[in-house]
Amino acid sequence: MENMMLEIKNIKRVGSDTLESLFIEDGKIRGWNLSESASETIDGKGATVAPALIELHAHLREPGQEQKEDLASGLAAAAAGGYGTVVSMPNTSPVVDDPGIVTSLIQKADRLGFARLKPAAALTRGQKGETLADLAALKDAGAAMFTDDGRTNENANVLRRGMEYASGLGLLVSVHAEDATLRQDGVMNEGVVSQELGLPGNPAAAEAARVARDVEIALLTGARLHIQHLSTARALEIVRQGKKAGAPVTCEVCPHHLTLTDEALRGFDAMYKVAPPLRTQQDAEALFEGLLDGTVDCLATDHAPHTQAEKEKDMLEAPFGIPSIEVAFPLMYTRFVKTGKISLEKLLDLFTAGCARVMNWEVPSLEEGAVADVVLLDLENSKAVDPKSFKSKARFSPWAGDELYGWPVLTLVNGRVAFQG
Ligand SMILES: NC(=O)N[C@@H](CC(=O)O)C(=O)O
Ligand SMILES: [Zn+2]
Ligand SMILES: [Zn+2]
Repeated sequence: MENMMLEIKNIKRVGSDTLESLFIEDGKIRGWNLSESASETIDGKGATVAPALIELHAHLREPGQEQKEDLASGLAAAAAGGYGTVVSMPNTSPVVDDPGIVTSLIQKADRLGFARLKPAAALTRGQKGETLADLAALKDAGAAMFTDDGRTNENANVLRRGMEYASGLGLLVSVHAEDATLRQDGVMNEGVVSQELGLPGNPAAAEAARVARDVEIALLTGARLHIQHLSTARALEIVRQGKKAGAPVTCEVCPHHLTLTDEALRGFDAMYKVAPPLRTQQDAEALFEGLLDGTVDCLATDHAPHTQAEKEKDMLEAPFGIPSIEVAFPLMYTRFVKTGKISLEKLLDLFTAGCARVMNWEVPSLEEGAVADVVLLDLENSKAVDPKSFKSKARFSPWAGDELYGWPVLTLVNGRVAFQG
């Protein structure tokens, strides 16, 4: 039989300057610096190697909103962003509340050969927040988690029962934690800037109040709860206290909430309109502290593509969402590792092992026998963000033109090339 050994040569492990060779066979890591001969060799040209990134929160829009994104464009974009695994959100059209949709998404993604897809399914039928979906059947079809993201869970008892049911199945519930009755029709953070601009504000308290309620439900039930796209200092503090009290909660933070503030809205550009909204500098700094002290478990992008025409509408009309899956790692690396605020090891943990721990998945590694989900990162050369070159259909970006380091140059999924830059 033909020897299908892949060698990736001239690569560096994190924290080392030595050029080494990684050998991959049958989708698994075979070992380092072996004397065996490979059937295929890729020259890593001094790039740094890490386990492929894991995305717990992306909107891929299939089925039904393929004008914004589809599996092919979204998973190709993810692979270009260095991701080997993506959890897709179920707020599609129809909503992913039916096992048949989960199955067909997974089958389609497998055929594409980009990042691996782990679909999230809706917690409630039609994401209406009233009746639980058939969580057991959804899990059997391959659902990775349950969430009504895109909507908020207004009925606390429905959330409680859903968390209990999901916990019995060994899966977590993930929540978009904002109190809809406090959020009202706010299109940006409520504060000095919203007042100056005369735009309806969404107060930090909408998030903090909902996070407090949901942490209590986690304490009550002992069921795993994951809080999505945390954006405020107050909500983060509530999670910190909840964890101390033993609540089985985890949380994610998004690159846009760490690198942008409500000041960005001064140009009335709805590209910056996102839910939860961009907050204050103080909030962004508190979230960053949360990354350092472990209150924040992982980074997730909440990649939320819309058409350019939709995002060019005015602040009141445009849909919420910022696409970022292709720039998340370079953005975080350049802003926070290059400036010495966080170590590369810690940042990578937040993009990989931290996500796996949230999901109770095997922690990714580059040791013999591990699944060969691998990314090569160019930490030496910078490149400007060029949305026209995005694989995502959302070819615009708040970071367009920014010179960033840390671009992925190769992503392997199950030992196969999913992206090569
Ligand atoms: N985050 C957003 O602003 N938008 C998301 C929905 C969501 O994540 O709640 C979307 O689906 O576009
Ligand atoms: Zn959300
Ligand atoms: Zn989302």
